[in-house]
Amino acid sequence: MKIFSAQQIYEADKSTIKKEQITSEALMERAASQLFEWVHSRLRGTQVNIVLFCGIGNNGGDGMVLARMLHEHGYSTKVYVVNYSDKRSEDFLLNLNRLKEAEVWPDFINESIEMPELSPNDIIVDAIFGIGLNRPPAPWLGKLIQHINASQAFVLSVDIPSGLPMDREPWDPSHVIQSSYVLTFQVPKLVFFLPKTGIYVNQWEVLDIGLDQEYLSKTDTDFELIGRPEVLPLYRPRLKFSHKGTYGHSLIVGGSYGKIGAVQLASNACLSVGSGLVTAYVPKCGYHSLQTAIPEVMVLTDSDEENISQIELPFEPTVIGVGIGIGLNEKTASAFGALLKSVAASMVIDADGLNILSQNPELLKDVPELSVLTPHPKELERLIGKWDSDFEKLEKTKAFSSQYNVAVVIKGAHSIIIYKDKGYVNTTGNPGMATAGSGDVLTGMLTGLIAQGYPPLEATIFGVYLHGLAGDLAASTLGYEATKASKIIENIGSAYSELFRQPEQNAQENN
Ligand SMILES: NC(=O)C1=CN([C@@H]2O[C@H](COP(=O)(O)OP(=O)(O)OC[C@H]3O[C@@H](n4cnc5c(N)ncnc54)[C@H](O)[C@@H]3O)[C@@H](O)[C@H]2O)[C@@H](O)CC1
Ligand SMILES: [K+]
Repeated sequence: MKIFSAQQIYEADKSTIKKEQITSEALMERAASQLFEWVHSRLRGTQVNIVLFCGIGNNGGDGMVLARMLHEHGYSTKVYVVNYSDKRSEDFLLNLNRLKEAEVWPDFINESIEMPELSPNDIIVDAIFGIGLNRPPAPWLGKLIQHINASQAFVLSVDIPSGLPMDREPWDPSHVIQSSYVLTFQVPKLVFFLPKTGIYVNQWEVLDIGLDQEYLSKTDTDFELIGRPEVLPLYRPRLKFSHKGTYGHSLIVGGSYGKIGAVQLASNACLSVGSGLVTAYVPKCGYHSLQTAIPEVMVLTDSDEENISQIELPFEPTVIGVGIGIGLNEKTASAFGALLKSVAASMVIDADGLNILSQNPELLKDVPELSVLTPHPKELERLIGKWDSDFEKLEKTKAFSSQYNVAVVIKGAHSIIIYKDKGYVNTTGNPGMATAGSGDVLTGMLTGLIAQGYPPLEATIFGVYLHGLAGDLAASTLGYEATKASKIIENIGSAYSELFRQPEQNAQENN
């Protein structure tokens, strides 16, 4: 699913209005009826207090229409107009009048008014600001937002949590609505998925308000949300008349004394995702444990007992996964540098492989094109330098990716894959996967997918999604705390099956 910018959403609105020859207030009515249907189908007339805070722009206009519809269906509503400007939008004004005609009299809140009383049992509708927020909310608005956040009530945000800008981090982190649920119009918003801005969104759902499909499908976006519909077409079925050679020979290079387990996890994941053959290259000390733990994996050893010191390969691997548990020993760094020079195949580079690159940036030019780098935030910072915001981080990673023609997986709650100018935001995974070795599993999976002939970028999108899905399946029986890396591997097979499971009817995609 494409992730559009605010500008593009306004364009889509305009194009819909023009093509369908409808008025903007008819589009607002359509959007708000979707909101109403959502609320009504859940509450079914239950008598709870619904408190609506509406701004004076079109987000507030949506709130006004919703208030009218709720009132007409017998719900108990209290409407506040948050009067932060006298530049009221036309559609807001129109719907304010319609609300009054329906004999609902809103209270106006401004700087000099006391904060309204709220109860934890209320349902609060947050329609103060939408995607039009373009400067810091005034201090009194900030206070109102803090007051709403402190109420412990369920907060339903219209389109986006009020106070959250679309293209930057908030000016003051406490001046943003903490939403229980966001009903967002037509398309998901990038800020729902970034670490510093996604924290305001507990759950979200897209409401289809029928914006111009032609515009939406023709327009390129900088980001895409990766769910099952995006991943399924990437799947490469196994052929009946195939053999292990069809699915590639992966090489996993890594490990040092005390860190052989990382190679074990990566090799096992690589096999479990479907690589035809897997060879692990480790220091001598890893030989017995690896041979014992995974009989399917072949093992080559370095001449050094504890560290990798010189990589000599008696075969040509299809792809190399390198860096896990490798350490920062000088001999290892030069062996890694020599490996980069001698191999043309794509690589998946992780952990200390990445740290060696940041310590020796001259090696970056030798990284084979279309390789995949999988840094966690600290490793990324060492590669691209510090960033001021999540947005700058994305821009810097895009520049890095273009410069070296590599895909970069920014690992996190929503891992984002950057390739050149485009970002792919993953939707699977859970906090249980924040555990030792989970990155080693990802490295093995990506390596194993490339081995099978998935082009590296597709392997990365597919693999990051499948890794998260395997983690979700593991957590569904074990819970977050007991989910560990080896359990993610055990669920790779079920994750493949899950991909092909028929979705339940009307299933909604939530975060
Ligand atoms: N036709 C459309 O454009 C549709 C728009 N819809 C709603 O319209 C929203 C966008 O509406 P608007 O563009 O009116 O913007 P908002 O309702 O988000 O904000 C209202 C206005 O406040 C001003 N403003 C921004 N930051 C401010 C600040 N810190 N303090 C004071 N004033 C500030 C801006 O001039 C902005 O236009 C969407 O989020 C969505 O809820 C929906 O009704 C669907 C259709
Ligand atoms: K809002």
